[in-house]
Amino acid sequence: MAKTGQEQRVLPPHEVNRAVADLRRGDVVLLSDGSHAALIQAAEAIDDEGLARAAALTRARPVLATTLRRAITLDLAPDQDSAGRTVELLPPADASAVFLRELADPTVVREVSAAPIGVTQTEPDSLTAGAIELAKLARLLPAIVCFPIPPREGALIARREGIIEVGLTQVFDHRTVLAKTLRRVAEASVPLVDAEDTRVIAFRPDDGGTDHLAIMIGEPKGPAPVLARIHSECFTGDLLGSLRCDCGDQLRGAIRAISEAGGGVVIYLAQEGRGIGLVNKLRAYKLQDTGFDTVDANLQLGFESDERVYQPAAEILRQLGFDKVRLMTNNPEKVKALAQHDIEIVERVPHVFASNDHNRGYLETKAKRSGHLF
Ligand SMILES: Nc1nc2c(ncn2[C@@H]2O[C@H](COP(=O)(O)OP(=O)(O)OP(=O)(O)O)[C@@H](O)[C@H]2O)c(=O)[nH]1
Ligand SMILES: [Zn+2]
Repeated sequence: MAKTGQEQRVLPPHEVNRAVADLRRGDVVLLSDGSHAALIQAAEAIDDEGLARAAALTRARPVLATTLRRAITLDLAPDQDSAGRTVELLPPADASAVFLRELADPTVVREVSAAPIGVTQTEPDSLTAGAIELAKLARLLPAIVCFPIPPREGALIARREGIIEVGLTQVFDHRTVLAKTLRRVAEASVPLVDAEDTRVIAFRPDDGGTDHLAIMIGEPKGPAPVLARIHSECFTGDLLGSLRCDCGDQLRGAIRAISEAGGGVVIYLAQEGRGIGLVNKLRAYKLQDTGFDTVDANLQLGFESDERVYQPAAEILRQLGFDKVRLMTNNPEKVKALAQHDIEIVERVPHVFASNDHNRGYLETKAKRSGHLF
């Protein structure tokens, strides 16, 4: 479970997507870099039977891969800059599935245990870091139970037991490679109450993973700068009209404003909850109800305050013929991130809506801690 070596075996290209599905189901996956390997399972989905099976297959003692941020939250490491850093926790030898789940999930009450837990910081190219990247791709809590095993033995067991094997390099490259494979798979006219002349265009990566959408209003044409909103999916705000955030207002407000301006595009990105997924966002809401703000709730779960990436948005804009945008946002990080992917932001168009009693604190936190401009 330490450094990487050369990837020696050529693995099929889409194993990451299959590994993600297996982890979400609570199944075992083999993660390997040619020199090191481990059978891994999602901590939040593990049960004692699964734990016993992996222990029997590997004859190893499990370690828990998680983020340094989560270790700090558990008082297992001093407070420090933790962005992107991972650790290995060594739980007691007889740790149960419930014990491991409680280490992973701050929304469940932890059994009081005096058992010592060892902590080792791990390298950015380690299997531990790869396991955490897989957890994030799976929209699971960043906590993975790992059973080290020699790579060759691991490969034999995987073949015999029908376990998916995934390479470390594949995992680290996954987001970038996938964004480049996005292609238009369907489109249709969808007249909207605030913008009758609207088409919805669906983009899919070639591993069959999550689709992103472009909502084209009117007939904007590049190379002139396009009025654009990059909107991250928010089931609760966009669909249910939740008052906890400003997403619903921002989505409908963008559609209205773009229509009134004569045309433009909303890129609707499947990165719910600032990239942590809906289930984790609900966990973050539960923590917020106990007093944490929107940033600290993410950190408690072991995530960064914002886990989004903007390469898919840039790729979709380019495929639609736009490389210059007038971007409707209050978030300077979005402007920076899009520029890093070679989209020119000729103007930031403020996109502010009235607050309510439920989202006032959330918006204040975004201004104070995330640098949003209101
Ligand atoms: N993790 C987490 N995500 C949240 C919370 N409230 C809203 N979100 C998510 O935040 C995202 C909304 O962000 P956006 O409106 O796209 O962008 P922004 O960073 O607020 O910046 P703007 O462009 O100014 O709106 C959606 O994916 C929501 O699901 C929260 O409390 N915790
Ligand atoms: Zn929202």
